[in-house]
Amino acid sequence: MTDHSDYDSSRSSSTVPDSGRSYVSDTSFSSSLRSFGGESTTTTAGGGAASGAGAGKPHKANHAAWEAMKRLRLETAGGVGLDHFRLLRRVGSGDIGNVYLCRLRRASAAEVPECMYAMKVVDREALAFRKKLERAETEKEILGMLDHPFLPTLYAQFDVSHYSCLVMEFCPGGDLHTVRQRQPGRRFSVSSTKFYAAEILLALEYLHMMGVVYRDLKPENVLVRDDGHIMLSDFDLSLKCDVMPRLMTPETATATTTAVERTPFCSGPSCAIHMKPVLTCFYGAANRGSGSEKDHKKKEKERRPIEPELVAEPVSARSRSFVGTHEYLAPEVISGLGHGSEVDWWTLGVFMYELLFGRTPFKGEDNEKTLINIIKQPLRFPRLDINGTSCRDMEELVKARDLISRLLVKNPKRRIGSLRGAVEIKRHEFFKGVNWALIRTVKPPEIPKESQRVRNKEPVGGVVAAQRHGKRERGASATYSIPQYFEYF
Ligand SMILES: Nc1ncnc2c1ncn2[C@@H]1O[C@H](COP(=O)(O)OP(=O)(O)OP(=O)(O)O)[C@@H](O)[C@H]1O
Repeated sequence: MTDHSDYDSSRSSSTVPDSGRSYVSDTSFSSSLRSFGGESTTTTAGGGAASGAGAGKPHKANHAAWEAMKRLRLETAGGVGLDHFRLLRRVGSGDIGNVYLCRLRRASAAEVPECMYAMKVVDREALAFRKKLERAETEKEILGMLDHPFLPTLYAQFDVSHYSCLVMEFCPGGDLHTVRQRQPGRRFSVSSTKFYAAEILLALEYLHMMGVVYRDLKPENVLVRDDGHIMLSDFDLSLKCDVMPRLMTPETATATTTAVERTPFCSGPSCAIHMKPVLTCFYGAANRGSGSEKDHKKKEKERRPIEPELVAEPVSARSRSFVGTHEYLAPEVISGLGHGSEVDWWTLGVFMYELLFGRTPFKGEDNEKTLINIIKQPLRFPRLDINGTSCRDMEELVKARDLISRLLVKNPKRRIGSLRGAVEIKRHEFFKGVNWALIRTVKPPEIPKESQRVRNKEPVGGVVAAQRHGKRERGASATYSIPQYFEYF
């Protein structure tokens, strides 16, 4: 297991979230294009994506965009490069790169449908200077592994001078943060929240099975595809680790958990094993009021499987990096004493809360107060507005609140999902009736309008304001140094 973010988050130096977001500017990339005459200096086939056959990405086998890329690879003997694409406009920018809407040039793919792609361009030189190159490498590695309906497909990757280009699916619907601003009261209905949370849950489940702890869930990172289904994006803060699938039976449930906690999986500064006694102490204090030990044992018993279940969670993953977005940070991330895949279940709770109530649960006047609230403040919900709410909606809201409170348990070991991963969460009453296998056939709450889909007249350099500002309002996700005042945990 390597936690690349440890690389640039030494306790003494701080990485300012918003600094350098314009390192890769439109101008610099466009002028490089000119200086290279639109040609890539090096072209590399894109890892798993460039393996040629649709078999490499079965979920995309019948998609026109995949088909077009497959034909192009055949035509060019795998050498897909920048000169095969026409950049149309910039659709967003983040801490490590700019993302452009692009399409294949007709000349190189005469018989293929006109498909749109998103190209993320990362300036490796600038990132190396900012000690963030490993973040980009992690993202590239993870993208190459993915094949899931709610995660990005990497169609190609190549380098142009000191720029790395990743070609993925284009999501024309913007991000969920922007979509939420358009909803009445700036909040989603319970049924829309259920839809988005269910798709995210499946994406996180898959990532965990692949040994990836996502760590940066927030509406800004959830993009809406042209069919209204979602795509979880942005993997540069993710933690890559090994995963040990195991069969959990009613008898082994407790024993297995203990064994995994003690697995001597990693060593060095990121390892949490030595921290166990301190953790117990910290969580003991943080969870005061959340039920007695007897209640906890009862709940744990209820959570044990009735039949044997396959659990493939990266439970042995441990990192001490302070990464993420303030309002979404889990208590164990703030404490800096070690975190694993349970952080994704915490962020799912914050995500659902924000979608339903229009704000995050622990937001303070500033970042410092937010962090203190996350550690100390008990979870509170806004008062239920019974006027104009149907009985059924009310019932659903109560179930949603129950799930959120189980996700937002400050002690990660007592959090829902900590024992058996996504399976536990899928079984919660809130998701009762969700057909997990056929969720892709469910009609999404909102489908991007035609006008949103392709606005390719705008030249490169035109920025879609709403999409760009989404991340900036709250500050970018980042790795930080741990503030002094949290050392006492
Ligand atoms: N596939 C896509 N389709 C459409 N827009 C996209 C796509 N991927 C990214 N974007 C847009 O580009 C923006 C920046 O992308 P991304 O989050 O991957 O960059 P980043 O540099 O890794 O960001 P961060 O600062 O969070 O690390 C996103 O907020 C989104 O608006």
